[in-house]
Amino acid sequence: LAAKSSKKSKKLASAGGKGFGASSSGAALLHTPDDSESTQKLLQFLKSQKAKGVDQGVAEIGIHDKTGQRGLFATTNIKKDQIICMIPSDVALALSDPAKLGKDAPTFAHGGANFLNMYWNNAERRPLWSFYLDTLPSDAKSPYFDATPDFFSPEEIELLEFPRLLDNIRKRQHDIESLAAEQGLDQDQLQFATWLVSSRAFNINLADAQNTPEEEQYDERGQVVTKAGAGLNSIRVMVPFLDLCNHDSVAPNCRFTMIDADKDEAWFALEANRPIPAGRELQMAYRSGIYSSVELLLNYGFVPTENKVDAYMLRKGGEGVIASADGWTTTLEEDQSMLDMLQSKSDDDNKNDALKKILAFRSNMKKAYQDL
Ligand SMILES: C[S@@+](CC[C@H](N)C(=O)[O-])C[C@H]1O[C@@H](n2cnc3c(N)ncnc32)[C@H](O)[C@@H]1O
Repeated sequence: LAAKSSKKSKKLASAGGKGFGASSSGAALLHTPDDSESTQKLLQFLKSQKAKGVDQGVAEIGIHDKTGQRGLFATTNIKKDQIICMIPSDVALALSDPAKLGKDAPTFAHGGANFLNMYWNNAERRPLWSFYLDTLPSDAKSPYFDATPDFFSPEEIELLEFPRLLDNIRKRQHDIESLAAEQGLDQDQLQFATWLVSSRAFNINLADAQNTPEEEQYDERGQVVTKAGAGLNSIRVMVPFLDLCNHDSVAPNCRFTMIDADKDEAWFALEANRPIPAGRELQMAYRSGIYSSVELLLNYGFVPTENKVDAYMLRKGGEGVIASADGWTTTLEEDQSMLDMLQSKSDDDNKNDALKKILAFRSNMKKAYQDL
């Protein structure tokens, strides 16, 4: 992972910084520390590998009391630009051979196949990586699995209506089906691995010295794309601990970065965007915040409550975009009242999860026309 992308060298600021101030909004969120055996093993291993900031000194793994979502939480006041935690690059899983760069992992399905072949189904390597693999959702029953729409039924997919999203869902389903056949992999297992990779791998650009690790390519419409030839200089990696950081589309309080990327001892790190008070959840913007609700639902399986990129995407227009709110079969009010109804029902077996996501997506898009 000897990326050339950063020459930064920063010291880990000491715990207990006094610098947090008025720029942090809202009350600190409550969480319960994650004391599961797999998490404790992960922390022990990371500490033995000299990871910094991963114990209760600065940030800890916890379960959000309201959402039940696992995430990272500040355990002390953190200053603006402080390096919150650092993970040595050699405890990260490369999803392709770094020597070949991105050539053998052009799609998320390829990333998923590599994950299965190189780690999950690899009898030699799996025990070596169990400190991390055991913390991952292992199937669709895991509490931390969040279905992307390729897991929805064909009828549910139709309800999403937005052609650009529908095309991408079908493309992913096709990629998974053909790759499973080509490599003799179990299709359901590959679909799950593809979800794991798309929802938690970081894209590291190895070629361009100026790029941040999360840099992506846009097309002329502002749409995130993998251009022909793009991706050849980047690889996907899964970074233990850092991949537990959740997303915030509006005001992320931290960002993903690399330290000493050109040295033998390179690090993946989280860096504070602003002062963060103790107790607050650490949230970054996935893909540097350039993902619309289309890409967040497609790749991560959730719809953010608010996302300014949606209006940007709709303004740019282009292929696969519904041009106005009139182009949909229902109104914003209809979607919202249905969503309110579903949310007010108790739903212990999550059977309405897909429908809630569909309605949240449709509502986000329609709200975004109002900002054009
Ligand atoms: C990189 S992982 C983050 C860690 C994850 N919470 C876990 O415990 O495995 C990304 C996943 O976290 C969840 N997630 C992250 N940010 C979210 C948000 N703002 N709203 C809802 N779910 C979110 C989604 O399930 C997403 O697929």
